[in-house]
Amino acid sequence: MTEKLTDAERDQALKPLIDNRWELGGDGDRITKTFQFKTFVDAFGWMTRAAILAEKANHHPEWSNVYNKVTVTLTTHDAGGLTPLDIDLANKMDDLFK
Ligand SMILES: C[C@H](O)[C@H](O)[C@H]1CNC2=NC(N)=NC(=O)C2=N1
Repeated sequence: MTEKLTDAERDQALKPLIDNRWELGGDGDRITKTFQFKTFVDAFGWMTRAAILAEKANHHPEWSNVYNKVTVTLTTHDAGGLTPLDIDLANKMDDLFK
């Protein structure tokens, strides 16, 4: 199982993500970001591509979609907090969004 990041590791890994509008939530055990697109089709297309990446990594987002917005929360349920899997998926989602 992937290990939960220590607070220091987490804060280090999160710096660039926080600059990219990810927010630390819960008790520091999850990160959340809302992605805004032009249209619903753009939003859903991005979700489809992100879902394929998530499935490949066997690491899955909590997310919801309203029209052109997708709100994503990442945490590792098995570890009870943030692990490198969340950091990787957040970065991949940001790359897909570019
Ligand atoms: C059995 C299965 O591999 C695990 O339960 C995986 C699947 N996807 C997962 N996704 C997330 N975000 N956290 C997990 O702990 C997790 N566990």
